Amino acid sequence: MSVWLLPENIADMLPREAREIERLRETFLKLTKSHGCEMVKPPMIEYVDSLLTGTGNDLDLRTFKIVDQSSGKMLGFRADMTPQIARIDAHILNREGISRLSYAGSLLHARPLHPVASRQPYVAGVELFGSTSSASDIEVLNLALECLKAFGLKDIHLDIGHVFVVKAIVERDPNCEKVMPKILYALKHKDRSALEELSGVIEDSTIDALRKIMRMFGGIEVLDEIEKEFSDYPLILQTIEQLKWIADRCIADKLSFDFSDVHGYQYLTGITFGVTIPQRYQAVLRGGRYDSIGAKFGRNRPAVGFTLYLREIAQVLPTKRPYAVMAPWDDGDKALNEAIRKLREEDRIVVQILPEDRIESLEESFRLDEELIKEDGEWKVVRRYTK
Ligand SMILES: N[C@@H](Cc1c[nH]c[nH+]1)C(=O)O
Repeated sequence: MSVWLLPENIADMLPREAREIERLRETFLKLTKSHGCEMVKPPMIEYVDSLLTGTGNDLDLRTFKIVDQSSGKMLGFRADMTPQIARIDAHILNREGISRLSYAGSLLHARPLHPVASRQPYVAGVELFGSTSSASDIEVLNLALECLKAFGLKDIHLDIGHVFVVKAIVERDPNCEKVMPKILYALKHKDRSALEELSGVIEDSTIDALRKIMRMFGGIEVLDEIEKEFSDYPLILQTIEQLKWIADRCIADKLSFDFSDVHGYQYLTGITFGVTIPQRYQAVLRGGRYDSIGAKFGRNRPAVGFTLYLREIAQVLPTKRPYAVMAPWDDGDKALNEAIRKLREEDRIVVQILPEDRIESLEESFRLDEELIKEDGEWKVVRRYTK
């Protein structure tokens, strides 16, 4: 085996990708800071027990685990930052009232999210703790969408779900509890036969109601249809009303609803949302409400948040080479060096050309439209190419 080979689904971030990721990260940090979010940086590695507190099997299977040589305890690499941020809110900050925390960094996945996904996703997100209100849901949801818009994504299609719709149905049938993973599998894959196989285990009326939920997805009109169909389920009516309120205020270009798929990890307990770009397997945005992790950490803190998958976003944005000014190299020319310093101070990129530089290679990375030349004894930036 060649020594420079990397493991499957692990790749370097080369200049184009690294540049795009940094641009997205900067845009994200600036925008979320302006909304009052404070950044935190949890560690890459933690005890598995705390890393997986309140989460489900899905995250467990995705977590790389190793034994800590100094304590003998099991450590895990973070496969998701949301539970870490919940731990920080619950135990380290210990604040009253609301906290808005932002984060950005790499994750490690033992199994990729889909066959061609990187096992080292780069994510950025926000988690808001301390409010159960729909106002906090819409604040977080619209901030996520604003980030996508600021990145340059167009025609953003948001998918909304809510855990309470299925919950209201299965709560009426005590037999559901023991086959919940099967029910969730059937719903997630819209697999009618997997649902029908549960006949005899759960009530036929439950199967019928779940089958309806599986079929009822689409635009905003779905909310009215569900309201009519499930008029004797107070929890569903209340949830739909709340979602209509959110839909009225949501800044997505297109909205759709699907209550059979809970987009994301199993800790979600309320509204769920996601944005998937057509032809991409994986969501570029996932989020929702998760009110129970805090309680499992010993402090009952309601929470809602979102995670952006920056590598997937960078892949769909057009590549833009940055502009750069070409300049000669002359150690002794004070005026030249001063002119270069000034340009760099103005955030311009200036590349001083060394004898070994190849302009064709440089042009793969930069748009070298301008150069610094001496005219009438003064260093000036002029266009390199005349149209
Ligand atoms: N961290 C979750 C999304 C999320 C953030 N907050 C709540 N949910 C994910 O990556 O799927």
